[in-house]
Amino acid sequence: MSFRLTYATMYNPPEAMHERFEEAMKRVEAKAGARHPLFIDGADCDAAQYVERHAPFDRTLRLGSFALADATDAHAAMEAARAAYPAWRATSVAERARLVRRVGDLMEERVYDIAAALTLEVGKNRMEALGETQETVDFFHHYADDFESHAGYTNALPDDPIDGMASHNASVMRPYGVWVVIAPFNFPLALAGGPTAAALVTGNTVVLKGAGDTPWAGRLLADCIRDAGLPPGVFNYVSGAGRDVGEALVRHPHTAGITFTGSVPVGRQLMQQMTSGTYPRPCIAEMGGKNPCIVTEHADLDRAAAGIVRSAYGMGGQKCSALSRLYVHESVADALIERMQAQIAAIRVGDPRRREHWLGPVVNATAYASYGQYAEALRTGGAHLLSGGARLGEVEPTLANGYYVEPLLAEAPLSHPLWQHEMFVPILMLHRYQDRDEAMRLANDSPMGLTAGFFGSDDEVAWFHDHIEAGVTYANRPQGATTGAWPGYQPFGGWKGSGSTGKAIASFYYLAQYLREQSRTVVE
Ligand SMILES: NC(=O)c1ccc[n+]([C@@H]2O[C@H](COP(=O)([O-])OP(=O)(O)OC[C@H]3O[C@@H](n4cnc5c(N)ncnc54)[C@H](O)[C@@H]3O)[C@@H](O)[C@H]2O)c1
Ligand SMILES: N[C@@H](CCC=O)C(=O)O
Repeated sequence: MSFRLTYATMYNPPEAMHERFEEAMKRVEAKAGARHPLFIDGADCDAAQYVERHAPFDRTLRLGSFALADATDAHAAMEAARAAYPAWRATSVAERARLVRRVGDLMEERVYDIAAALTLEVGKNRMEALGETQETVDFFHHYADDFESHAGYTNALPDDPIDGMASHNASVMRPYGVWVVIAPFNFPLALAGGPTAAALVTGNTVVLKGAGDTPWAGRLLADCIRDAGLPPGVFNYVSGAGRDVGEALVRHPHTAGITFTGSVPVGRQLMQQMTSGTYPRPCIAEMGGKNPCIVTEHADLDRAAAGIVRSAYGMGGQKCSALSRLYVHESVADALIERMQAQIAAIRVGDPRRREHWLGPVVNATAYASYGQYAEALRTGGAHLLSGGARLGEVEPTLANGYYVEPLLAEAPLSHPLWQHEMFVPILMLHRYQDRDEAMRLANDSPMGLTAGFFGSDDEVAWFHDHIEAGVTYANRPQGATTGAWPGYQPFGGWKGSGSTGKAIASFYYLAQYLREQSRTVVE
């Protein structure tokens, strides 16, 4: 297949991709109900407790029985990772890169089956699920290539200018030790696999914790790592609640560094924990978004409507990059709204296993309840609901078993508190502006700064780039106004409260964060 899948190309895949996904779905569903243990020190590891999990699109569909790790399991995983660290650190860069690439190769061979499992577990549609799996493959390849291209970040420096003695200098980057990776539910494979690949190739060993709603994805990643032949203990997988196993990992004395991807409150808490203690330890925290898009009177409105609808409602708004605030010039607002309403009406919501359903459910009962509360808060807070607002499980009997909701578009007063709150469900708020500097001020009026979109004339793009406070920006992009970054094409990281480092995922500067510099001077 010459087609290359990315989030920007997933809207028109070849027929063969659908056929292979459907075959894989049959295979994976036939195995649903299995028991999924933890993976510690190169072996399956039972936990004291297991939890039964069901599909978010059909609560009667049992996915399997998944191990719930506790503090004892967390400790076992940390011990295994600590014991494996000296030999892994001493393994050559070429061998580490070979093994990391091999994980990507194996995952690519399994891309359809893993994507089918993601659809079942998270409720994302097939193209989102295939996209996430292929993105994870690309992370493994990208970081292996990147680390080798930097020659492991070892740099010879000039000898000191001393007469009568040779004083040789070098800068060497060395791993930290045991790296804890904590992943969110919405990209449970890519945002587990990406940081894992980075930590491993740079010579750290890893303990991964998956999110409570998505233990299957992490286990599928663990299978690829096991089958690629990484030595026991180099990678370990536990899943369970943040408050139990997550905190046990963060507090553990062997924890040398963390990559956390998730919400702002949890990320801020972990950053504080990592700076306290005997000495500060690195914490890469990729956090939430409240992402804006500005549409000027010069925009191509068809393009804008396509990009806005994709980014506001794709995956039910459950992307950190999702568009949630729209600022439209008053002279084109009605025309844009009309186009968006037509596109929203065409969205088919339902069982995400089926090709015709672009939108599946939200992830769980909490998100489903939150959607209802936000819709009500918009209604009572003076907003005008232009599309959507219903929980479909309550009004459509065929959808009663899933957490299905309508894409919601609301024109809301600027005083409404939801302009400042990451909702993580398919809700987009709209405001008509008169002056583009006012629109920019509003777009930047958020403590977060992850992604931002713009639709306007070519002449206005430089103004947008100069003023917008966001780490990932898109201008005039119908494939997604604020979503859809891909490793090697769009480095992905937040400004302000959205990210702790100012360095983006899969950027030129990413891997160096998993290393600490040692300056070496040797006098002959
Ligand atoms: N910036 C990014 O790249 C990015 C990407 C994806 C998701 N996100 C953000 O993630 C959030 C959605 O994901 P979520 O609901 O899974 O987030 P969350 O913060 O609830 O949980 C994220 C992870 O942290 C764990 N956790 C929770 N409390 C913990 C604690 N006290 N100690 C240790 N671990 C703990 C959870 O179990 C989970 O594995 C949104 O805010 C979204 O914007 C950000
Ligand atoms: N990388 C994804 C978002 C990941 C966060 O949830 C995007 O660019 O849309």
